[in-house]
Amino acid sequence: MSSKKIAIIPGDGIGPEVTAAAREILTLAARKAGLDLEYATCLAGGAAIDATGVPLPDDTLAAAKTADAVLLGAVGGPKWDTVAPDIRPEKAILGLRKALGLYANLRPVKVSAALAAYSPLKPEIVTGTDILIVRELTGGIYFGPKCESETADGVERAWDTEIYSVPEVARIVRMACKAAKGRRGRVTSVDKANVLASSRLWRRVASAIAQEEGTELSHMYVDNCAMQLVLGPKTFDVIVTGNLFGDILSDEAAVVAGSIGLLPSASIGDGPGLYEPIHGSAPDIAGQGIANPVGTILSAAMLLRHSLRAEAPAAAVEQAVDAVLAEGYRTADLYRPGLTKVSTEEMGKLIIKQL
Ligand SMILES: NC(=O)C1=CN([C@@H]2O[C@H](COP(=O)(O)OP(=O)(O)OC[C@H]3O[C@@H](n4cnc5c(N)ncnc54)[C@H](O)[C@@H]3O)[C@@H](O)[C@H]2O)C=CC1
Ligand SMILES: CC(C)CC(=O)C(=O)O
Ligand SMILES: [Mg+2]
Repeated sequence: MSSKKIAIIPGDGIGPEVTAAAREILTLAARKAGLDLEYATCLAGGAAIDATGVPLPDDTLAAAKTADAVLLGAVGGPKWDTVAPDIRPEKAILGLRKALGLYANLRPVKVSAALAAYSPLKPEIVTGTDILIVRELTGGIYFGPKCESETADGVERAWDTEIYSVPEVARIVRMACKAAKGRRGRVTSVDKANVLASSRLWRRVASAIAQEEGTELSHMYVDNCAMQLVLGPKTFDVIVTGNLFGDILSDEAAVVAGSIGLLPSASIGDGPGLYEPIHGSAPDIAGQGIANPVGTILSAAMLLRHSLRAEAPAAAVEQAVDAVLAEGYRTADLYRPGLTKVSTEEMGKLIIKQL
């Protein structure tokens, strides 16, 4: 059996609950593929601030850099909302993304037949939705120069800056085009080129790269995209967009699928990949054992596929999730009378049994 190193970062809020469920499934699925996983459990976010004073301790970063892959829950919460901006828990995520060169965030949104009725949209609108959101992850306004507070013309103000360079746009659009080739072949590039200079550069570079790749590309303004995702989610194949727009549109698309608790993500780039659900630490439900672990479990499946090159176990995990949902088991976020309500832990065990 060959051995792989996984850095596991539970984080805050529901993070420890959902990563515990996913870890068991990851271990079992990997073993079936002849892989023995060696875990290093690391602190990040609010838990790290409490223990060490900083959100991303050096030993966490070192463990992530030397791992074959990283599995993360979520960070943040009201307890740390008043800490200095440069040590906020969310800095841990941004720091990991930057330090590991994770410039691409893949967020698949699929609506399984079993869950079409759970979308707030009509089943006929959502059934068959299969979107891959490719979000740029290490540039844009999250990483541009910023000012927390200054005085200008006698009033206090703050500012952030959106910057995109040609190579940053080229590599993410190229990745989206390559991903589209294994799918329905269509890429929608989302921007705000009617207002933003950075978006006009984005649009120009996206067109050139799509032409080089021979990929069908269309452009859409982000405000229209927000509307079209609700009106006709089935019309999208691959969406490629910047950091801020991708963050917002993927939470919107998550609701199309029924619950934000269902959706996984893979952050990939130059080094080890990082896998995390798209949701946050959900402080409102933390510690109650009711969080939906499926987004993290499907993130573990993406880890198997992208970082460990173990396609069969990745697909087995996805099928096990579908089967358990089809049998009517639901965590509280998706529960309706007539179905079987289960806890986070029970959902994990059911998926293990199915595997
Ligand atoms: N990657 C990360 O670590 C992220 C961290 N955050 C942080 O998380 C904290 C809370 O942020 P919010 O804006 O409230 O977003 P959130 O995603 O944590 O929660 C939004 C809503 O969705 C629900 N929800 C989220 N995940 C769920 C799950 N697995 N099962 C069932 N329900 C779920 C929550 O209960 C809440 O009602 C903040 O400190 C924020 O900065 C937010 C997004 C990403
Ligand atoms: C830094 C994170 C809190 C941003 C976010 O919401 C996300 O990546 O989904
Ligand atoms: Mg987000």
